[in-house]
Formats: sequence, C-alpha cells, structure tokens
Amino acid sequence: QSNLPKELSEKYMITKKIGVGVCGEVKLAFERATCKKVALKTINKKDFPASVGTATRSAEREIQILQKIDHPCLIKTKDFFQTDDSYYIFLELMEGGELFDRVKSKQQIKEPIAKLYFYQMLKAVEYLHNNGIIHRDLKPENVLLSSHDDVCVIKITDFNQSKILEESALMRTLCGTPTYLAPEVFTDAVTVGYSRAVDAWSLGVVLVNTFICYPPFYPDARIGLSVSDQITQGIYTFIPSKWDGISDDAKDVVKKLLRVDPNVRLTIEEALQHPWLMVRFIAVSLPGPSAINVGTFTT
Ligand SMILES: C/C(=N\NC(=N)N)c1ccc2[nH]c(C(=O)Nc3ccc4cc[nH]c4c3)cc2c1
Repeated sequence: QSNLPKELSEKYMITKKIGVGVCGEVKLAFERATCKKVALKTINKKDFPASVGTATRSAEREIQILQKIDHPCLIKTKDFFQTDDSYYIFLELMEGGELFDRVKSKQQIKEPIAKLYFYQMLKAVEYLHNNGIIHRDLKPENVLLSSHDDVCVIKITDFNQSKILEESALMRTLCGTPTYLAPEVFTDAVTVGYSRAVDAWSLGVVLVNTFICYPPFYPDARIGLSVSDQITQGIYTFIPSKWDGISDDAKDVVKKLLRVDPNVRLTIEEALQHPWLMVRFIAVSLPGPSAINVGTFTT
C-alpha cells in the first residue's frame, strides 16, 4: 500500500487481507488513536472496464448510499478517502466474515438460525426500499456476520449495483390531469415500479442457496435447461432429501418469493407478515455497548 494517502496512514495501520471482492479487496485495519479494528474496503477505479466516468459515478453513488443509510442490519462506513485511482472505505469490522464462507464450510444451517438471518435481511431490505434504494445484488457474499456465533447480527453490504429510485417523469405525468393521456401510459404505469421486486427474488434464492445448501437454479444436464431458462420459467428443483425436516412455512415463503411475475411475487413487507417469520424471537442483542435490538415481534 505504498501509494496510500498520508493522512490515511497516519490515522490507520493496515494489516492483512481478510476478504477478496470482485472490485477490490477487504483488509483488516487498526485505528491508531483507539486501537479499534476496522475493515478497509479498497475499490480500484481502474478495475472498472468501462470508462473511468461511469466507474466514478457508480462508486460515488455507492459511497453516497453507504453514508446515508442507518440501520442495524446495514453496514456503516466509519471513514472514507480517495486518490486518483482508488477509493478507501473504512467500515465497521464484521468479525464473522461473509455468510458465503460460513455456508461453504458448514453443512446445512439449522432452520431457526436461517430464520434469524433471513428476518434481518428482510428488515434491512425493507429499510432500503422505504428509502427508495434497491440493492440489486443480494447474495451470501454481501451478507456479513457480526460474530462467529450462529446467533448474531448480520449486515448487508456492497451497494455497487444499487439503484436510487428518483421521482420519474411518469410519476409526474400521472399527477396531472389525464385529459390527453393515452391509455398505454396507464397500463405501463401498472408494471413500472416493481423494480424493487428483484430484491425479493434474490432473497428467495439466498434462502434456498444459503439455508438449504444448494442454489435453486443451477446448470444441470438432467433439467435440460440453461440457468437463465430455469429462472425465466421459474423452474427450480426442490431436492426432497435436502428439505426433510424443513417446515412447510419455510417452503411456502420460498415458493412465493420465487414467482416469475413480479406483480404477484411476495413483497418484502408481505414476507415479514408471513407465518414463517411471524413468531416470537428473543431479541438478538450483542454484549456491551454495541447491543443492538434487530427487532422482536410476537405471534
Ligand atoms: C462496501 C463493499 N463493497 N462495495 C463494492 N463492492 N463496491 C463491501 C463488500 C464486501 C465487504 N466485505 C466486508 C468485510 O468486512 N468482509 C470480511 C471478510 C472476511 C472477514 C473475516 C473476519 N472479518 C471479515 C470481514 C466489508 C465489505 C464491504
């Protein structure tokens, strides 16, 4: 890290690499003044194949989102630096690492733990959607665990693909008097605005992939369909043996999230009302000052 900004090196000591992402890497760093551990995510501008212009815009939009969001299950930035060729984002360190690695190493995650993580993901995405943000890249690599214990707080990260829903021209048109408006403007309006449903779909795939240990859509000669055809036709395989012992409510949530038509797909809000999630939880609170109540709810 020879070309680090001087003020960055003065404030932080950077040590080993702890995670590697698509566009950059994650390192363990220590804030010199407090000796506190933090995660440093470096995003190299030159890693983006497109012209630097779009790269900078997408990275800057991500930084803007990262600095604006405030929810117990969304990663928070603690500091930020940039040079001509890189962004340096300091984030709260999630000791448990990525959910992806936890799943890779371990056999099936037990249903109550899967439900605890899934509930937190729903609450995080509910917050994003309520703030007009669509994540668009929800996957186990972008879910971080706060500790090595199974019962822990999770946080969603990586807003590189995220989209901020601006007020659209269509919304403004629909506010005016429709005297001269063509019928298709109304019918189009019905389908527009479901872009947030993509996050619900992804969470359905995460639920199957992460908690039942295999992706619902994968290249398999026996199915005779490409992954994209399986997805567009909503054909996914339920390997019965893997679902033994999993509750019918859990299967029902998956079925309703993995609906091809976004208009009938379960929304995040509806998923939170689903019987599988509407159970009493002991609030997950961490010891010490960082105790966070990610939410308790009753039957
Ligand atoms: C902000 C962000 N990505 N943004 C973009 N890719 N543009 C991002 C993505 C993945 C991330 N991973 C982490 C992170 O703390 N990872 C991690 C990985 C392994 C271990 C092991 C112990 N703690 C760990 C933390 C922060 C983080 C931030």
